[in-house]
Amino acid sequence: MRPLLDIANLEVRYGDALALSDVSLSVRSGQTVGLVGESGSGKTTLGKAVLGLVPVSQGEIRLDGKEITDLGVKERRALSGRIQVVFQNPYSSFNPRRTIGQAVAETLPKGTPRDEARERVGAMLDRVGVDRDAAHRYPGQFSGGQLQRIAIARALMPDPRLLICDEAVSALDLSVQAHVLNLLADLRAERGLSYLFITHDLAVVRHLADRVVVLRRGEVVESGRVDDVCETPRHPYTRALLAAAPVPDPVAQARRRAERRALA
Ligand SMILES: Nc1ncnc2c1ncn2[C@@H]1O[C@H](COP(=O)(O)OP(=O)(O)OP(=O)(O)O)[C@@H](O)[C@H]1O
Repeated sequence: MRPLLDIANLEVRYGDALALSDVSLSVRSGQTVGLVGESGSGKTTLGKAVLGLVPVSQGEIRLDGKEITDLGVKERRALSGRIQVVFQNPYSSFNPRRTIGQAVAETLPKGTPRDEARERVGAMLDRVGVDRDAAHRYPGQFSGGQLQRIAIARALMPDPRLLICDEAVSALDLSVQAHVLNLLADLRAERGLSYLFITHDLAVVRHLADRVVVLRRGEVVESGRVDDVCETPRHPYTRALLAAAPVPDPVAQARRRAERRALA
């Protein structure tokens, strides 16, 4: 089966500095691939290259078999229905002066009738567990966790195939993180979505991803099924990452906390 996203021998430079070198990875339909590495390893740069936000100096990016490496602005816009992104800081990814309703409707096709837009925004807010009334309020009136749910709603409006989550739960408290991860897992099952899940946190990857790609200084040092890589890491860098993040699965941890509360 042809991968949904196929990245081959990617190289990205910032001036003379090599940010990504010979990076290859693929994401199949319905699959979640975790991209992990320390700060500065090139994770965000890879996400940006897929979104066309940084120029690629070598290599290819294909979506559904079609090369998208050097698309023009117009073709890129047409693609936005198929790839969407959720960033780490929801407060900076919303315009504080636009209502949540306006923000979520932003990704709907132009010319969508008003009533239909209102209904679709409401239904999507319902789906991510946010009250429909939120549509009339402003980003500053929400907690980080609620706003991240709203960011997910906005990203899902055009019914994308691939969602790039760039440290999407990293800024949230552990228990909120667990709820958002569960929501993402449910949405994937419902919609057959694929995720490229960018994070420094192996515990998060372990919970959600099928495969993991470990990036170090712009190069892939290890990749494979998430259980294999976490249980028998081959590369010393992966072992160091695992040793530095002995944090248990955030979802399991939240469940245990709830059980303790119920017993208390
Ligand atoms: N706009 C830019 N101009 C110059 N260098 C950049 C730019 N953006 C990133 N870099 C450099 O490219 C390398 C990879 O950065 P990138 O942000 O992709 O890493 P990252 O793994 O996502 O790190 P973090 O988790 O801290 O965001 C780093 O050395 C960084 O300093």
